[in-house]
Amino acid sequence: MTPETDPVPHTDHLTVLFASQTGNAESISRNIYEQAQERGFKSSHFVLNDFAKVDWDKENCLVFIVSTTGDGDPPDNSTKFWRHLRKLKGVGLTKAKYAILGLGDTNYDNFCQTAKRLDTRLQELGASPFYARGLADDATGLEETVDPWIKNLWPALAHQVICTPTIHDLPQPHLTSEEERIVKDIIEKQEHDHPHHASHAPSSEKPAEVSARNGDVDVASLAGVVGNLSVTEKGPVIPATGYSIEVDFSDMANHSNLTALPRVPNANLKIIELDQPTSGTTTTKFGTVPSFLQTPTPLLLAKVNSVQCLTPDDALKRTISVEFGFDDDVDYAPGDAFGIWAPNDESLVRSVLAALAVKESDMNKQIKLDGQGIPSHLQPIESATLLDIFRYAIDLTTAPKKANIRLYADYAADLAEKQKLMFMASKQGADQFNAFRAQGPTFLDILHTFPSVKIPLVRVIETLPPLQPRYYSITNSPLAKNGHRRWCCAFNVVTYELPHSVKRRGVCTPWLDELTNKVPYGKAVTSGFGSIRVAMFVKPNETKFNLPADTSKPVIMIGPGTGVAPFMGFLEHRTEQRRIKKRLMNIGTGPRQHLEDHFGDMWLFFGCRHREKDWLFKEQMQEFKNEGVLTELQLAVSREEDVRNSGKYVQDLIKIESKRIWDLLSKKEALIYVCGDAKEHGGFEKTAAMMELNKWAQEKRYLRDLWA
Ligand SMILES: Cc1cc2nc3c(=O)[nH]c(=O)nc-3n(C[C@H](O)[C@H](O)[C@H](O)COP(=O)(O)O)c2cc1C
Repeated sequence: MTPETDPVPHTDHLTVLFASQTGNAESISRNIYEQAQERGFKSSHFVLNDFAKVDWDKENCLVFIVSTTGDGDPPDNSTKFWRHLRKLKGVGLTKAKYAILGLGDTNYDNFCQTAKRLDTRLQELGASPFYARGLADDATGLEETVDPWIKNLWPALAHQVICTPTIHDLPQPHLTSEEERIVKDIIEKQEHDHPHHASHAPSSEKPAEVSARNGDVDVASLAGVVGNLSVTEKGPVIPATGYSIEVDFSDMANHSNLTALPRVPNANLKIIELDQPTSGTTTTKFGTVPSFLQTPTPLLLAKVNSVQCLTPDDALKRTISVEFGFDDDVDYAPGDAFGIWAPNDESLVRSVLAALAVKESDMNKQIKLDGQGIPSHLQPIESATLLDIFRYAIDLTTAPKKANIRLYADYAADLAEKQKLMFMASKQGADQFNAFRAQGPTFLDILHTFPSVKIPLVRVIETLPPLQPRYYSITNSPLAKNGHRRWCCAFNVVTYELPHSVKRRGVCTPWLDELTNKVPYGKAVTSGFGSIRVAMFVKPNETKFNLPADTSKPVIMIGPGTGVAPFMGFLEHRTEQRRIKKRLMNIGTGPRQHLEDHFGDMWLFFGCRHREKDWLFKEQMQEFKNEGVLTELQLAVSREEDVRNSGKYVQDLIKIESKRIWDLLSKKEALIYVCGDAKEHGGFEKTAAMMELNKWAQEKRYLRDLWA
């Protein structure tokens, strides 16, 4: 949907409405309402069930902040409004312009259903959006979407509502007495330390930083690990390093009021230590995994058949391909993915537990979680060891949400640390919060940066987000030999270094790489993985990213880097389909033309940096081409000097071939598939390829429905 902007504001009043089950949408909407007033917009603020207080004939600019609860349901404090909305007829809201921010969680099936339904219904009633809909995901952190959405709301609003900055009615901050005390301390301390800040004069001093010990390991904070190296089945575990995250807090002195502080999550959980271990694990003939792992399709414990490193040592990224094996048949289709349940890094887990003052001897004790309102991902934990909970149930590496930062402030014993944490959680500290998050702090880094934070273990367990499975596309076909008993995937091993030598690693890929002994570049290794079992499940593709049922339709595949993975599955599948067809047709040595009639063209646009370093699946691609399965193989190479006859990026090739692609689309109903990791190659190829195709879609009014 293209947001509309009016050149001239058409109203002098803004209405902010919210529907909220647990308070997030309410606090965000209040924040917007307060900011609107500060910025000179006349505004009012209502819960949706108070819709009768709004003059719907007059109020022409509406901002909705709505969450989704239950199974895609609207919050309780909006049910009356929804009943009313259903009853409305005609297009009585034609004058209304609106913006919607939805809150949800992608762990649920109906992501942001309330916001989506509201959007549709308002348009049915004649209203039109003035600003693009935002859908914020609690799974990754609401603020990722909420902060930029609010930031860009103001210029969009300026086209809608007359702004009168002279009515500068500064709202009172809503602070608890504890928060007020902290804010007062900030002001007093700053006035004492930097008297010039009180008058808002520019500071010539060096910016204050969270810590100057950047990159150092604070050995003392790893109490319990020091001098007492943990030993697991795989040998000694080297403690993970916590990094000090650097943020410039010099601006803090300019803010005497902290507003829009998030609520501290409720404390519901209790830890009960069990005398006798109960069965906290699922034991199969292959081994054990914690029984609390929840999977949408049956849990599979796969063995590793083979591992191949696809990239030489001097390639920018290490890409490996793994073939997993099952003892029973598993149903899947090309285009589907498998979800792998990888545990958090063992050394990180142990260092975090040690930093939380858990003794080594207590890490393996069986415990039970008890209490009301246990987060759903913890509910299945009937009993488990602390190690397993920290390995499999909670996410230790995703950057924190504001509500967590706010929580840590409560547990900071040192006043300066408390102030900084509180500031980052507030609206005024948004820049510092974003700078902090941008450095991808793990939970260990937070404890390391703010060593006075002594947070109880139980609060950590109930407030850190759930650890998510990692998904990988299938690169083979179930039709191939033994196809239902194996699946293959390819991925980059994610490890990277941030500025100041801060090292980061993904959860799953380095774990798999280490588990399978970091095989060297070259041929597939097929031995040495005997006892390994990897917990996984099938994730059927829900977006129709599967081969068309009609095999005669041409297929155009665009997949730079490891984005090519699902297409290797498509190509193997087509090879098998052709083989079967050939057998059925009893073609034997007959004319090839017959077979080709049944199968449309398959084109592949692949992008890499260097042909010799990261042309993944080179031999297989060439084989598919020689066999006639792949009709067109277009290779874009971005980092070689002498690239002849080809573009540097896939979108260049698409441009060059646009006439032929268009013919396939318009005359033969070709389908286009685009797949790529947005982070890979700086997201450039995928996004640019999409934009190129989208431009066509707009010009030709045709392509949009063909997106697979
Ligand atoms: C019991 C429960 C059910 C939920 N159901 C959904 C859902 O179906 N779809 C969705 O996108 N989010 C769902 N969520 C996530 C919430 O929408 C999300 O956490 C949001 O930030 C809550 O905002 P609120 O505090 O304003 O209600 C659910 C959350 C809870 C606690």
